[in-house]
Amino acid sequence: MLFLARMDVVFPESMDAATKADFQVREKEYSGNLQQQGIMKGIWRVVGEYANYSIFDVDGHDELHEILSGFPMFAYMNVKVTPLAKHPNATTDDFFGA
Ligand SMILES: O=C(O)CC1=CCC(=O)O1
Repeated sequence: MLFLARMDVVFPESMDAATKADFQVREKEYSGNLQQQGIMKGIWRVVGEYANYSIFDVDGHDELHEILSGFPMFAYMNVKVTPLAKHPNATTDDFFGA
């Protein structure tokens, strides 16, 4: 099952630069592992915002929640999830190799 997630990162004003940098390193590692496993099919920066759109291929809601809540920055992210279904006009159902 494919899901589109938008993640908006909101760090508290009081968070120092070193702590932010540490979150970013750990986030990149967690995200990279998910991408290597083929669970996270892609991630795109929202232009001009500290936010991304990502696509996940998982078995269901519970797996997706577990994955999203495992992101190191989860406590500082607002996440909106959109389930994706096949469009009748799609010329391929294998766009992401899913
Ligand atoms: O958008 C960001 O930089 C935060 C983030 C969430 C998942 C990821 O890889 O980065």
